[in-house]
Amino acid sequence: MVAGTTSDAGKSTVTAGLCRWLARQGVRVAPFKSQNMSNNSMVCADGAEIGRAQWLQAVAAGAEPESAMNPVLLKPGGDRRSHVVLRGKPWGELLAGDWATGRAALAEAAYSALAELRDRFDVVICEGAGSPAEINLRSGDYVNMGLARHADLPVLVIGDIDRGGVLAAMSGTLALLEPADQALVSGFLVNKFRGDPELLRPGLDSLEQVTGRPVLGVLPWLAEAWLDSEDALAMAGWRGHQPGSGATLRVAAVRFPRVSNATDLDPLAAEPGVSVEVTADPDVVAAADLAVLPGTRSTVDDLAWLRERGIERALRARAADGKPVLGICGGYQMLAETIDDPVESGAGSVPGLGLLPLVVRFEEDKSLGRPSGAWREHPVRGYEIHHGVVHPSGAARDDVEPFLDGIRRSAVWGTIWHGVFENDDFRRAWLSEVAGQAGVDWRPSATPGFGARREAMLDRIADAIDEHADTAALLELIESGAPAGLPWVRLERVYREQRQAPAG
Ligand SMILES: NC(=O)CC[C@H](N)C(=O)O
Repeated sequence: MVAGTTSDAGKSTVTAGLCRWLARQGVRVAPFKSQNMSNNSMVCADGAEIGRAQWLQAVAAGAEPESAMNPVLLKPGGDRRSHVVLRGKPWGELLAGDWATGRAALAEAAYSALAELRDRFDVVICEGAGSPAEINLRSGDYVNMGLARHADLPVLVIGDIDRGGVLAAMSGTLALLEPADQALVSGFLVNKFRGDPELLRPGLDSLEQVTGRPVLGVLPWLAEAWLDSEDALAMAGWRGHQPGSGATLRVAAVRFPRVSNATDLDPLAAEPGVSVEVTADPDVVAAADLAVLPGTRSTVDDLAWLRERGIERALRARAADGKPVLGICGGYQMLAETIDDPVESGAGSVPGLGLLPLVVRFEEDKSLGRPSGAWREHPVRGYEIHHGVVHPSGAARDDVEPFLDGIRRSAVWGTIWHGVFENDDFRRAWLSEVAGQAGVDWRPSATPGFGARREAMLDRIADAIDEHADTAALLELIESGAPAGLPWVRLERVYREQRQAPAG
């Protein structure tokens, strides 16, 4: 199990790297995360919905992504409310306070999914969530030490040295755990290091002395290593945009509070000559060459937010001036004339932006699929994840053109499909078209495609593990589990209080 001192320590990346590193040695390996909280999800071949990070880790492992790899997915729709996906299918809604009753069934599902994977694969790399030292949640935990204890997993604790405090975070994480949990914590891995290794060494020596555990590697800062993140709009990894062969195409993507499938933007940000700014500023939306409304977990609520921010006016002005606007899934729904939503927001019928001749009706049943088609002569594969179904609002009209199961009218484009910009030929052709609509002399350059770049990135992470981690020790942990006799770092009072805490 890969646990971390904090969120964003690099657990997902290291898990993907370990999967790739093992797969390259011919090991049949699968990723696993009991429970992921994210609105970035993906549809597997069997129709199951899982977190995007686990999907990418499966790609790293060369394994077919499946629901067992991420049996519980929580999709936050508000601060205290999450839509729960269990084994790839909608299970219900949970409020923060429902956890105590909801968890037992979810934990059971997670445990049996891991058992299934262990039957079918040589190795399963489990990713924890947040920090294993969230001891207020320990009694109901089935993602971190609760899972490790249940399945007797050796645990590696990863820390992000770029943020500082990594030695304290590592020793403190260990010390807060109760003895039987500590017994599984087998070593540390420093991540995102970009300093002088000689200066770090004495710190690592002290950490090893204090904790009685080895530091199994210091992985370098990898500028281009990013993963389809659990965090919305963390496409920073693709930024630092390269110049293209013509002018720069400036894209403004609206930062919805409940943005979903924000990974749709990654291939745009990676395209040479395209700069993507994620923004809530109407002036930026107005000035961009292309404005994108991405997906959202809460179409009606985020539409209200967009109106409050004054972004509606900017979008209307763009449409009137023939400047390109693209809506994707939830963002596409917003472009309709009316949205009838008794399901997601319960708001009933609300007016949409009215920029496309459509009406949206939310259905109880969730549409999950992996559609494919073409735009002009370019093949496109995508995926869809939505409750809202889009219909034409009146008789057939001749000012609209089909566009990837959606439509285009003049410079306003909308599709219900996610992931379409990963199709290299389509992306370049479509961007050329909207650059023309925006009057920008952007031209595609011949660079490796998005998929090729992603593969290269996964290999680079695996290379870093090969080069900078004690791979013999990692293999030994995988083979034999946590070594016996790991010392207990005592903080006695804490354990007592932790055990008395109410179930979380
Ligand atoms: N992925 C999305 O953007 C979903 C849109 C909307 N929340 C729906 O469920 O229909």
